[in-house]
Amino acid sequence: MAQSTLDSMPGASTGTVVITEPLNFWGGKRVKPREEKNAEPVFEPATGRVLCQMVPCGAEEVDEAIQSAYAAYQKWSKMAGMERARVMLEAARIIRERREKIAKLEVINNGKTITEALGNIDFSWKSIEYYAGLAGTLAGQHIQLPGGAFAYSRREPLGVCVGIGAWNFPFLITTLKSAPALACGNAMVYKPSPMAPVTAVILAEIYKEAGVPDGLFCVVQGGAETGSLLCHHPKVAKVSFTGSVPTGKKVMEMSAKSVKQVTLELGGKSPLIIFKDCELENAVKGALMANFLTQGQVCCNGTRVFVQREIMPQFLEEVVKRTKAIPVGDPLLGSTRMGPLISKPQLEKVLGFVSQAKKEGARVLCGGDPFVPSDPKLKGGYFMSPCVLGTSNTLVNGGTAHAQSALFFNTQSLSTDNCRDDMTCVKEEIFGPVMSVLPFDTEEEVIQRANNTTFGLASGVFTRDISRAHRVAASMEAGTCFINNYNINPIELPFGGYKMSGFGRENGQVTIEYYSQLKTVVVEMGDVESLF
Ligand SMILES: NC(=O)c1ccc[n+]([C@@H]2O[C@H](COP(=O)([O-])OP(=O)(O)OC[C@H]3O[C@@H](n4cnc5c(N)ncnc54)[C@H](O)[C@@H]3O)[C@@H](O)[C@H]2O)c1
Ligand SMILES: O=CCc1c[nH]cn1
Repeated sequence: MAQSTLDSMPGASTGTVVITEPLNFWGGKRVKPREEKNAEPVFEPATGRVLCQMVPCGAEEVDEAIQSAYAAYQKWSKMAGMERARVMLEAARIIRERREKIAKLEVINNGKTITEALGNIDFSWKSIEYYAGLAGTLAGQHIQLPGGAFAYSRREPLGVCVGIGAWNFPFLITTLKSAPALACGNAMVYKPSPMAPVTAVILAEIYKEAGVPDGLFCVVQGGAETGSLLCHHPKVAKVSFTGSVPTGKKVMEMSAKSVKQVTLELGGKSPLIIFKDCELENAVKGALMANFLTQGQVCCNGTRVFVQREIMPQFLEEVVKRTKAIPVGDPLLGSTRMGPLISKPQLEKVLGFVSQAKKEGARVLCGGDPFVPSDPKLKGGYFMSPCVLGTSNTLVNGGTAHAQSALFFNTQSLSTDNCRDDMTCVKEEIFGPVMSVLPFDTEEEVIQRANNTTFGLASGVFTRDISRAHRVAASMEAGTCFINNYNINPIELPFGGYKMSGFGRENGQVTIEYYSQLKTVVVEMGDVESLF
């Protein structure tokens, strides 16, 4: 079945693919949905055409998937780590072999460019290789006790884990959750976003082909209702969630009812701080990488770009010039650097943020408009021009952001064309190609302003001053700080949030802790000394 969807990929171009195969997978095979009447259309973002139908799973289907995962878990968890590793390495090999086809399908469903999608698929097989490598290393401790007694700890799996994913990295999020889960001996039931449902099932088929027991990795389709059924199911031991803060809170609340473990990978509004002693060319490139990958729909993006006032004019000139030059268009073309947003409502929401920013006094330095590519087949796509919101104002020197905004409101002679910390576009996660640029004067001031948010996913700093770089990194209330670059997230590095950006980690060795538990076994070698 994987073959039929993937085999049509080499010749496929934007606007030509229709998927009719079932998108659920459990018991080792694709499963037809029971209630076709609840089908929801899934759109190809580049054209606005219907790509397939997503039919949400109901309670019986969710239960079937979980029971099939539990049965597989009984077998998989008894295998040695090295045996699991061998199967996982085969899955990684198959993904590598089919990378172009999977990437193409991802582009058609998600709208990200083929260049980025290929990078995402490579990240995916590397994540499976990485956790395969750790599977054989899982171990406990041996602890000597008095009188020859001893104890040991066993690192054991949790059981059936649920993964719930967002639409911005559909295949990658599926592997980032399943690879550590499977390495530790768990089974996983995964629910992709209803907007990007087509590639998770490809991974399920690849795991099966590689040799996992039937049911070990299942896919159930659906939205909030199906997600809620998964979070409430008594046989589920853990929920790993990627998505927005409001949904993350609900997932946590539902999981708490049966004391399930939870990992929450949530949203962000990350600061990128650019000091005047930076290497400007790199800082500009860093700001673009921090804002425009996957059409700006990246959780850890550095969307609040703080620039030290002295270099603001040069920074803006360069960043705007390069943003205007980003080729927007058919995401399947190798020359395209920005594709469409995921959906019409998302496009409207992002454009709404730009309008609101203008109303609140920000200046649109470029972009921020709907974009209609010249290719007629893309007329119905969800494109917009990448946007920089900034300041034309370099008159105000010194003082804190609050002092500055007070000046803007009270002094007629000063321009109000500026981004301020209190604007909606600066406070809220936009999740689109919109960069907000803000001036600052001192290190102390910018640290305070950068941390003045309920989010805490990532942060970045550009400076040539090594002490300052590490001082700023230590001060950031965020799960990651990039020094002199941005959005470098290889599989070896733990990734996750501070504050309302979530808790728990994905990637890195530490994630083993989030998919396993320790059992302590105490062994008496002598007689029992009883007080009774
Ligand atoms: N921190 C990270 O690693 C990371 C990565 C990617 C995206 N994100 C965040 O995800 C958001 C965008 O993704 P989105 O729009 O798909 O998020 P979302 O919260 O709307 O949906 C995420 C997933 O949760 C499911 N869901 C919705 N309601 C649910 C409920 N009541 N119970 C259980 N599941 C439910 C959805 O169907 C989807 O699969 C952004 O905020 C972004 O920052 C975070
Ligand atoms: O949108 C979030 C992207 C990401 C990178 N690493 C883990 N998630």
